[in-house]
Amino acid sequence: MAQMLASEMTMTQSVAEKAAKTKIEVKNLNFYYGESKALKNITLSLPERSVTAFIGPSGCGKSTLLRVFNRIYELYPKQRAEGQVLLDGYNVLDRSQDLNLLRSKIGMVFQKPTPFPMSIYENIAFGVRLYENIAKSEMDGRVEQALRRAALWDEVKDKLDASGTSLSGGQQQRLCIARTVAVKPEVILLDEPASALDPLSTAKIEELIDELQADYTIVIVTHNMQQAARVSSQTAFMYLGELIEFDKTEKIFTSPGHKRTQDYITGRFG
Ligand SMILES: Nc1ncnc2c1ncn2[C@@H]1O[C@H](COP(=O)(O)OP(=O)(O)OP(=O)(O)O)[C@@H](O)[C@H]1O
Repeated sequence: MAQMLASEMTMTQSVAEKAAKTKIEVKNLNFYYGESKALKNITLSLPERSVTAFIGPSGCGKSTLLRVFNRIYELYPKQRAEGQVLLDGYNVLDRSQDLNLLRSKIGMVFQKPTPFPMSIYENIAFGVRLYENIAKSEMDGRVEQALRRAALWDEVKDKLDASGTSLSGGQQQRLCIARTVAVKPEVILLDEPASALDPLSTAKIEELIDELQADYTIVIVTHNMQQAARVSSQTAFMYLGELIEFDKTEKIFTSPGHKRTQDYITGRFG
């Protein structure tokens, strides 16, 4: 009996440790668009397998911070980051980082659904083929699994050959989430994923986010404070390129430590 209790305690301990493990650690991060500094000395740690929300008024740097994590900003000239972004302890800003590998580990879903102009099936298979060479039967399984994970399978299973662009906006966004999940990332970045959707589709995306956090570390940028409060465990409040406050979501929304956070969440500015 005593032995069982001891092993149970170890299990509980390891569950707690797992929950608290840092997945992404940002250290002294600065970001520039040409001469203009958009992120000022950001430091924060994102725990594994949970949802972190970035909130703050328009132009405060939420999307910029998100775009540093998978170095997508490098697709554009004159944008650069300084500092460290450690993914499992390894600095993704390091020159030696393999960008294909990084982007397979850190997937991204944008505000506007962006299905490829190809079939629903191919929307998912295309991304998988960039990273893996698998047989058709295995690919069929992967496509089904990803669509199920994104709560879209039942709606599209009889029309996998139809164009991805023929789906509704909400379905297209779930297709984009399926496409991201299919390459088996570790982190999913969501840049205002529901802002272009109706309330019902938004609720579906939020449900999905809630389910996905069991397997993935999720970071969401949102203007919608109710959404941040509903879906996230940690919230970062940013203002003019600075991280003003980062804490448990409940704390940020019930007793923030800074006046500016308080003013923002109570709608005094934004
Ligand atoms: N491509 C760009 N070139 C130059 N400056 C940019 C560019 N993109 C963003 N910025 C600037 O960087 C700052 C942060 O922008 P960012 O888009 O990260 O803010 P945000 O908090 O995500 O805003 P929003 O909520 O409106 O999307 C802003 O001052 C913005 O004008």
